[in-house]
Amino acid sequence: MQEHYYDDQNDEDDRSHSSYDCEESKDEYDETRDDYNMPMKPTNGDLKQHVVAVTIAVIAAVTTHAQIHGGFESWKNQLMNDWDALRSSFAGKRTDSSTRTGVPRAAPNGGAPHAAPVMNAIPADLRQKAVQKAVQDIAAAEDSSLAIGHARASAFRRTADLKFCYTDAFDSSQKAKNLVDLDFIIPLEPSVAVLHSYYLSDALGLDSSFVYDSVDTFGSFDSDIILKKIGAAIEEYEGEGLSTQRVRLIIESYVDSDLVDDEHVCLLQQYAANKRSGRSIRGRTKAYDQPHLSSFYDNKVVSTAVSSSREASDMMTPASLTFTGFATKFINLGAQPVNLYWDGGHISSGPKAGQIHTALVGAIPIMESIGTASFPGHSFFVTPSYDKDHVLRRWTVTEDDIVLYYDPLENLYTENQETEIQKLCDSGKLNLKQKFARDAWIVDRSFSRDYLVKTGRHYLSVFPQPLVPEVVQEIASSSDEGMMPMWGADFLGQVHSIETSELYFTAIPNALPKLSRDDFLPDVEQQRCLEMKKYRSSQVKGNGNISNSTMQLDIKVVSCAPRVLEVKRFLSPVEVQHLIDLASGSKGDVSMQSSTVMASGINDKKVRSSTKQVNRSSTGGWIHREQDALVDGIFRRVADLLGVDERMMRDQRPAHLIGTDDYESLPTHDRIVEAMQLLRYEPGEHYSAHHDFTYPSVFHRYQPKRYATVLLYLTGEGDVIENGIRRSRSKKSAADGESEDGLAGGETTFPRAITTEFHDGVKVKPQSGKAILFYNVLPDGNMDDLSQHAGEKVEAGVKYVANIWVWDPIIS
Ligand SMILES: O=C(O)CCC(=O)C(=O)O
Ligand SMILES: [Fe+2]
Repeated sequence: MQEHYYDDQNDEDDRSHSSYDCEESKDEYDETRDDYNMPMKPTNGDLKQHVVAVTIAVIAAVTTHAQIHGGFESWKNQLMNDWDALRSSFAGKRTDSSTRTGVPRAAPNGGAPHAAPVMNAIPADLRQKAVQKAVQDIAAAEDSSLAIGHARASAFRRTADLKFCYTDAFDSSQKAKNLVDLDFIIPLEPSVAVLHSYYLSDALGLDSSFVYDSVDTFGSFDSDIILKKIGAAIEEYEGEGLSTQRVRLIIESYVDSDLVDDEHVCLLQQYAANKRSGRSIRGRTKAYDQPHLSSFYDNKVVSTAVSSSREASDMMTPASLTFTGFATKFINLGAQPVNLYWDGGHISSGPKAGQIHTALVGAIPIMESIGTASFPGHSFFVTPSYDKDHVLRRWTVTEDDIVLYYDPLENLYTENQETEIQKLCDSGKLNLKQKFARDAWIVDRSFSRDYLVKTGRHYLSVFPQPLVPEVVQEIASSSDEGMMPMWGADFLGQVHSIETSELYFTAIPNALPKLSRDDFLPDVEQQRCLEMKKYRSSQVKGNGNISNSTMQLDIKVVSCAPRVLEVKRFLSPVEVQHLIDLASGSKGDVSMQSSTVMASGINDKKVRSSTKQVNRSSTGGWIHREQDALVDGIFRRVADLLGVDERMMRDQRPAHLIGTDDYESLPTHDRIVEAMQLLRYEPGEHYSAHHDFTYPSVFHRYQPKRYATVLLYLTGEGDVIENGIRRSRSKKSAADGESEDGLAGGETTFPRAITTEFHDGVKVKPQSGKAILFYNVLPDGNMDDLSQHAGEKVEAGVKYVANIWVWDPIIS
């Protein structure tokens, strides 16, 4: 077993690292002090490196995160004061072996008899202030409502639902139904280092992957230091164990005490306890336990009563499905980028008969992943990106094996793998960040085994993920903190009702100018609402005089697994026509182009267009919320439908303002919605079964996902488009059996939906103004493989739909 983590520094660094806790001399302290005012650059001396790196980390953390400038001097002074205070306070104590101050004593094997001082890195009030200031800055001073997303992103904690203490069960904070305890066992190495970094990121509220990045940049501000400190403390207290208090104090030298998570402490305590024996780490989280099919048909079943009714319901069996596809995920654990190809077998006829048909799925960068929907028996292979003829690894996928790793070291024992990785790092073929990512995958892979055993599902996210709460009935109040909520789907036909103040547009406003950033300032917004009032109504065919200020929408469950809900009359005919006008170009700027699919990492038109023909043959265009007040109203209604705050759904960089003075370069990381994607299918066009989710980069702290899809149907079965105007099939012509060439086909199918009767899954018929909402993730943060869906072939007429994809916790 390796003694140290991430020892990718040169030997000299390494040596100084191991002596970190016990051998700093008085001189070094002084030197450090001198260096303190020097330019911020890591130096060779440990202590210096530590102090400087932590200082840089602290400052960079807050500046990166908060985008503030200034305040640096006061921080530096504060830190120096702390430093001085700590030095003097430890001066008399450090040789006193009877005093357990929480600071590890000198190691028995000699060296200067003093330990590294505890440094209170960021005083809580300062951090608080910095965050506030950042939020203010981002809000452009006068508009605090624009800042909400940022505050929410700051509150994000990837480690929120992990337990390592075992002191209490999870029950009190049950966030959604059908969650069960999942105990997992993961290898001590590298799990502790990886999870420790996640905890640090969360504690510091660092944006993006700062802690992971810092492994590269600052060398010492990573798991290494703390783990080594603990390692040294273990040596010192051999046999005595390492108290919670002591571990906590060690972490507190990096993170303000308020921010230290108890579970983080317990994780490191487990490390301390098990390091010698090499025993694994034990933890607990929550997993989604898909209720038994019978509960889908039992509208009396609520919540956890499911298990008690299980016996009686064992009779019910799911209809076997004709569709056999599933998601696949390919991970590149090697030190070079690879291309992933699908091997379509021999071409049976035509001029290319006998040749192997291959299609490029995408490029996989080092330590990244890509996915595609696949079928059993499909064959894939990877090659180096520069040599497509050199096959490195080949797989034939089955439903039992959908997460596939390309690991050139897979046949080596763990220790030998570590040696090889070390060599790759030493020779510059792998950087520390990539090494970290490899470790992150190893942890993920280990967790996913326990997840599979417990749930029967493959783990398609990257462990850990915070839980997704269920929508509470107060609109827009549930998403202020934590992950975005999901509607429950306890049984088929279950109805949730919401009140929304986003009434239907029943007439087109006289003027519909584009909205700019300032139009979202609260008073401007209020003014717009007032102006729009006369065009809106709580009834689809009403007029603006109707006095109701809200209207009710019923959200009906049409599939429990996957979770699909339907809202009839979500849009008014006027709204539908407005979107069609935008799509057909009669209102200008939405340019419709051939729809493409994600071909990860590939910027090759040929690949995209060939993929298009095979899988997705519609045309599409994007409509931004800032298009006009009507579209804005639709986005607000969608926010109410989802139970999230509409302010999270703004595109804070309206596309039409790019290049103008109004184009504010606000951070986009507080945004959760994409522009609306309008699709137009002509007869014969379709979209094959796919997932809307993609796999976020392993380096991304927030692990953003397209968690929900809202699909708006503009044309319905039988509808005709004449001169750009939608007309529903008249009752008369329908009764006469007259053919009007109206829309036929084009259902949205969920071919894997679990029911007792439908072998083809659940089909949703296009109906003008109807919306469906489905979730691409499960309450435990895993991707929902069952969310796979297709746009069936349009037989006749024109199908118009609009996709609204909503991300959690932020847009990528
Ligand atoms: O057209 C449909 O019914 C589905 C479209 C879809 O799934 C998509 O565009 O992602
Ligand atoms: Fe889709």
